[in-house]
Amino acid sequence: MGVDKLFEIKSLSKSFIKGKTEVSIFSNLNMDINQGDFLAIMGPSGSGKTTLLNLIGGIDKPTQGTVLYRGRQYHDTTEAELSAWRAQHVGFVFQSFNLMPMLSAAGNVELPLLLRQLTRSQRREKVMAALELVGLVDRKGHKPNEMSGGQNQRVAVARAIVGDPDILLCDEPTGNLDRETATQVLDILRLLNQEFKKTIIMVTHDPLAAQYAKHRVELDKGMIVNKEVVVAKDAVVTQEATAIKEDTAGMSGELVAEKGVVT
Ligand SMILES: Nc1ncnc2c1ncn2[C@@H]1O[C@H](COP(=O)(O)OP(=O)(O)OP(=O)(O)O)[C@@H](O)[C@H]1O
Repeated sequence: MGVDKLFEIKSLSKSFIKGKTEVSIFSNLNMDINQGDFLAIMGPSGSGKTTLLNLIGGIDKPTQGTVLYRGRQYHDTTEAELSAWRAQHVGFVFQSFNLMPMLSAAGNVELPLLLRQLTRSQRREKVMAALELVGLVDRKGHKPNEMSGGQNQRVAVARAIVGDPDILLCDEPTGNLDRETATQVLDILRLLNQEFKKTIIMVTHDPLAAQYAKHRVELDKGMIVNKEVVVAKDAVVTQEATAIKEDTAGMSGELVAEKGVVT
């Protein structure tokens, strides 16, 4: 089966200037991310995970090297074009939810739609569909301080998907949640990946979250030190899946995991 490369990260270098010194975060990083993947980026604190996510999401620009989206260089444009690309293709989910405290759940989910040419009723329809997907229609009028952490993160997921992006970038989405609510959020991410075909790239320290991914990469000191295909705990592993697991070098294998069965 053919595999579509969504992102190609080529010879990527990123450094920051601190005082008079240039601090290198990565140098010469190479990686492909396939359409439909659920990728977990792991590694110690300070290894550059969030920086990599921000580069992929067009929040930050490479110092050197390129990131291609469907074969196209997208960083080398104006801020306005980059921001239009982000609005169309990317939804972000953060550890600390980043909801507007004075707005209701529905008001928060509606925010990305305000930049689009939609009528009020079209916006409302999309907001309700997104809230329904995360199971929070009955909380639509609640403000963030009237909801639990898990509910707030589900609102944040609804806000990330309301514009129907093809990519979800999640930075420690379960970092502020207990096991039970983390599982609810991760189940929604899995549904978005498997049923709605969203490509998900998730930075995480959480071993539970990493189990939901199809692939894991581990960063350390600006380098990819490990790549693996995740085989679900209760999966039936066929020879093909085992072969893919062994072929971790190029992240080129495609693994279709549905309902915990790897085929
Ligand atoms: N804007 C910036 N200016 C200067 N240094 C930065 C900037 N952003 C990140 N860094 C530095 O880059 C390094 C990598 O940061 P990053 O947040 O990507 O790491 P991380 O792996 O996500 O860490 P954590 O797991 O703690 O969130 C850190 O040493 C950080 O201090």
